[in-house]
Amino acid sequence: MTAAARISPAIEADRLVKIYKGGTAVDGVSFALPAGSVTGLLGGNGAGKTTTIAMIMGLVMPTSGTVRVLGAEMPRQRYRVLERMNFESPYVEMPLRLTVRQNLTVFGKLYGVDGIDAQVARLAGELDLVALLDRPTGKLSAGQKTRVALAKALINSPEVLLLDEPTASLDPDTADWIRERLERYRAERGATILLASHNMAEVERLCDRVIIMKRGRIEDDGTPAALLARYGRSNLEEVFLDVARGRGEAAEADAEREAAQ
Ligand SMILES: Nc1ncnc2c1ncn2[C@@H]1O[C@H](COP(=O)(O)OP(=O)(O)OP(=O)(O)O)[C@@H](O)[C@H]1O
Repeated sequence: MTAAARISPAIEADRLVKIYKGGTAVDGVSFALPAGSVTGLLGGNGAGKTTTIAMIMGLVMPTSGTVRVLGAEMPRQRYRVLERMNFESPYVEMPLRLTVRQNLTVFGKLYGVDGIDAQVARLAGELDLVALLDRPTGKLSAGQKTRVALAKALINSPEVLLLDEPTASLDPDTADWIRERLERYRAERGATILLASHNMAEVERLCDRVIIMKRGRIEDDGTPAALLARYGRSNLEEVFLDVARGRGEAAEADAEREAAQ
């Protein structure tokens, strides 16, 4: 690997815009995520998180701006990097009639995984899916489907992992265990993770950096500690409410005043 490749960001969005017929979903978003970092993407319903992730994956074409993953411009150059990235979203259904094993095997083939059977068996063991492997995916509970979706996301041991609400519909115990699994994956693989979540405790636990979106724009961006300090809050839930209710500008003005003193 060249020095340039090592220092270039794993994910880079530059003035990314997506306009749908109904309006602007993403309105000029820029960020650069270093390799090995874990970033939380926060924002209220409709803020543009899923659309941003879909553009990073190359599933949605930006109206303007660019997004690069591991140096490849998405979606134009996606075939250069698709085998090195993966994603999980509760909104993407797998073929429901296929068994869990069949689904994971199909995705393993799509992502060019070697030794698929062994990889499926390993992930099933780690994600408590052994008893579900030969059941049709459509007959699983929401929480079980979420675990299968995570196994799908990890099938190719991706360097870049995009997660859209990875613990949605999980009970607190299972959600906690999935977070532990993600922490271990990050440590073992050195993966770059971007995680959209409405669970602030999850974001505080997993993320080095938090990007808060509002109406398609980045409203704030910083480490969890820096955000807590900026808003004078003790947890991210309160920061989120401040931003959602428009107290972000006041905090910004305070920070600017403090910096000027
Ligand atoms: N395929 C689409 N066609 C038209 N509009 C869309 C489409 N997908 C999303 N939108 C709109 O774009 C905006 C941003 O949606 P998006 O799903 O990115 O938000 P989000 O932050 O992920 O929200 P949530 O927290 O509810 O999942 C919303 O106003 C939504 O209605």
